[in-house]
Amino acid sequence: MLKILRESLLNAPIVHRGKYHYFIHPISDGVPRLEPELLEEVTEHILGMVSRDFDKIIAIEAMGIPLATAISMKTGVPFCIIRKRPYGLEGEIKLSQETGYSKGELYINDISEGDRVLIVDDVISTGGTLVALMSALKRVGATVTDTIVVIERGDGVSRLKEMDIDVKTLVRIDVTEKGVSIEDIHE
Ligand SMILES: O=P(O)(O)OC[C@H]1O[C@H](OP(=O)(O)OP(=O)(O)O)[C@H](O)[C@@H]1O
Ligand code: HPA
Repeated sequence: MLKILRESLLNAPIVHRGKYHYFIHPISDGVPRLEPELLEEVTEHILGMVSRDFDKIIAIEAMGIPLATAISMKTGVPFCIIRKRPYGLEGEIKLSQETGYSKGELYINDISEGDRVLIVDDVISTGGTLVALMSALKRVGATVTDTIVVIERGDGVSRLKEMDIDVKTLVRIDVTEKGVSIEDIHE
């Protein structure tokens, strides 16, 4: 199970972003190229882990997009992208994103009260991105049916758990300057 994901993570190069050891992987960066077999393995696995009770998929720009596209095509459910630039539409919500290596703004459009949303993203690390998104969705009145993230590193999942938010992940890794090691992988 998740054989291609496992192998590809073990081969991921590491670069420094300040003090942060950043792994580079097809799912999280589109570099090296994302092979359809890996995308298929990951999205099929995701669909086995989530409830099918959602009417919108939410992807965070940029690397939530290929995952959301594949899930959308398999389920027939539309997806919205949380963008890094504003459109100035009525009702647009701005939130501040902070990761282990960057700070910026994210903009939510077309999510309304009563929506049942599946959140999908490539990586959770500090959890900063999802903490900001979750509180915005709560304000809107949307219901999150599941939050699924492919790759987990750092303490973001426990940080969200302390806030009573459950995040499912396919694989937990540790990253050092020597490379990626697998701590846990979903069967
Ligand atoms: O748990 P956190 O510390 O918040 O980090 C996770 C976020 O970092 C990455 O996004 P990034 O802003 O690098 O965007 P990208 O998808 O364009 O690479 C990733 O896609 C998550 O959204
Ligand atoms: O180390 C990383 N690599 C790729 N994407 C990421 N998003 C948060 N951390 C990382």
